[in-house]
Amino acid sequence: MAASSVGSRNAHARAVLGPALHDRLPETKVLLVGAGGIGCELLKNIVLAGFGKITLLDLDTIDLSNLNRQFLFKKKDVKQSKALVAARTAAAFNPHVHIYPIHGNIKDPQFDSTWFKQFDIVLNALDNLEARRHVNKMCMVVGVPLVESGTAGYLGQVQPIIKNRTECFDCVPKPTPKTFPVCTIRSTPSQPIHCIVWAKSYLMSQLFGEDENSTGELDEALKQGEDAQEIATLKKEAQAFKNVRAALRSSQGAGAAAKLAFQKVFYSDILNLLSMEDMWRFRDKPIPLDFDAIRDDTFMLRGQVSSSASVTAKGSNASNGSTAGDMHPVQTNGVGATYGPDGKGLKDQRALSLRDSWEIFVSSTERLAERLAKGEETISFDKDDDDTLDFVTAAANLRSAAYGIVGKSRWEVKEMAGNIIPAIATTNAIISGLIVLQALHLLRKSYDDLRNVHLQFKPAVPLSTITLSTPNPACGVCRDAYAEVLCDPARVSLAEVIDGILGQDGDGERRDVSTFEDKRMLSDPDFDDNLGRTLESLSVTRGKFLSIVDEDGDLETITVAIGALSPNHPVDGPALVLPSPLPQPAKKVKPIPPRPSTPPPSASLKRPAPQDNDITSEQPSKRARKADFGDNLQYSPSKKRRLEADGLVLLDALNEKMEDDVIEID
Ligand SMILES: Nc1ncnc2c1ncn2[C@@H]1O[C@H](COP(=O)(O)OP(=O)(O)OP(=O)(O)O)[C@@H](O)[C@H]1O
Ligand SMILES: [Zn+2]
Repeated sequence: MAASSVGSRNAHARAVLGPALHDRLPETKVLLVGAGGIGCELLKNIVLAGFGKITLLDLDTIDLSNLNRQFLFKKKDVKQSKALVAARTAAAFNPHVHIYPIHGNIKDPQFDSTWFKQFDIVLNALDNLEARRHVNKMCMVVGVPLVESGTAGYLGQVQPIIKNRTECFDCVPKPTPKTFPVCTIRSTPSQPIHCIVWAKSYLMSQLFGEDENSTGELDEALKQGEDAQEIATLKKEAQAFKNVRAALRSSQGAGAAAKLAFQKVFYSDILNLLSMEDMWRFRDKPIPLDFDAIRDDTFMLRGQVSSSASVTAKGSNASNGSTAGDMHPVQTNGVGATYGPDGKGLKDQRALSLRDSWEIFVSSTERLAERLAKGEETISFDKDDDDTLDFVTAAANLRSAAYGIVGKSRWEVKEMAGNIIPAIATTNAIISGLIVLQALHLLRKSYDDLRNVHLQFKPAVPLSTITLSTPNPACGVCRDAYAEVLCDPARVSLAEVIDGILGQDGDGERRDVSTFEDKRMLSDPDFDDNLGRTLESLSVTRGKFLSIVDEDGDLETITVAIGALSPNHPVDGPALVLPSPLPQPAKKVKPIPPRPSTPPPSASLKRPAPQDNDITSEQPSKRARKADFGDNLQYSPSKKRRLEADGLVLLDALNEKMEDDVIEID
């Protein structure tokens, strides 16, 4: 009886796939990375298709906003692990499959190359470049086929990837993010987005992010001969922020801290800027905002009192017919601001007056301070976190008001700060179906049938297929020679790994190489301080990659995946197990401009998350290194990195030369 019900359940799939492939599916081991919009659809598809051994991994928990399209989740599941709930729901669709859910980050050390090797195929259903790149690289190390995918609104894309046969995910460079010069963000904003970025990436982290000992960095810079007066100004600024941070974390009440923060950034800082006369010769001067006067509704901003001074674009409240001037004061309820007298309607889309923004600023700062008091150490922007969204909306609008820039509604700020393109369930469903088709071609090894498939916004031709291209000979990822090293990082030095992989004994002449972990340079022919250090002390541990770059540029890079020694490895055995044979890097091909056979993925991949903007696909050059650790005094190195992680390329001054591929927004 069981057998016949299995038979009838699978009859269609068997007829479509053919018995040979169909019979293999129950034993096929699939890794599905991501249980979000695409992941949920895809899990349902592969469970129903009869893939028998599915490992489902996701780092996140379910958010209320996921429920409209991630249909394996219900309201009662909110805050639970996506992987666990999705697996539990989908398991019921087909009793013959085994789903192994993992609540974790695919970049965690235990998911090293040895772990990846167990799979027959990997399916990505991710939303950020960093994780996609990591999985792509792991698949290059172990030679497991990958189906990459993404959606953005009505657009979608599926890309099958086989090492040495097709383009890898990194063969085509991803578009550069929109960038803003630092000074635009810092002192001369001219568009709402500049103020939103300032509030989200700068102010939020100054007040609620990690405490950076920037005075230490400044002292160091002074020692290195930097301009003493500039350092003194920056120190004063750092100290002012320190005072606000301390007030936010003190028991004196967050109201006082909100005022202190307001006065620093919307009053004192603007006054300071105004004192630099030259800055305003060709631009409109900003207006310092007065905390008490706005509260008392006596503040005049460009001829209007604060309760009528609209900071939000007129058209943006067209739906409710009100104007900024007749807005009711904002009520805050401790969860998020409600707008209007009855909280009805599209509250997030209503126009905000200067006074409204003032109130939201105070109330959200108080709510965030309360969270710090309850033990949260740092708080960063999350579009689904009402407190942070309120704070960024209010702070951005206050700054816009000071600079005479039109403000934005909470909804618009959410879209702009969260880089959100609405997710469309149907797009995810179509793409998930196409992923399965490409996965089946891969499993059948019918490589000639593989296609890059694009879902496009053309009603007459919604799908376009592109024959796969061979790897880009200049790709900085899939053209590397890959090797796996199993070791105990606490007992193995960097030099031992380099010499071992290059097949050199420690006494002989070493081929001139530089080594990197990600973008961190660990050694080069003129810098050997780290060679004697253990991998562990250099944080080159399980799951990470060590790149050995030929200094003369003649040979391809060797990328070494660091794995753990097997549990059966004898305790007194060697601490380093090298691959056999050793990797033989090919001669390097002169870089040619990448062919645009595959449209740049992030144009069609799901909402570019902040870290989606890390586009470097070459080995980090010395120039890049200098940029990383350079003497950038406008921003401390750590702050600079954080802003860069948010997709912003920071320039110290307008006249600093931009890379050719940087788009300047101004
Ligand atoms: N490094 C990673 N390891 C494991 N899972 C990841 C990693 N990076 C992203 N993910 C997961 O990939 C999934 C992508 O799904 P999706 O694009 O639908 O995002 P979402 O967060 O569910 O929705 P939205 O971004 O619209 O709120 C998410 O569930 C996310 O947790
Ligand atoms: Zn490649």
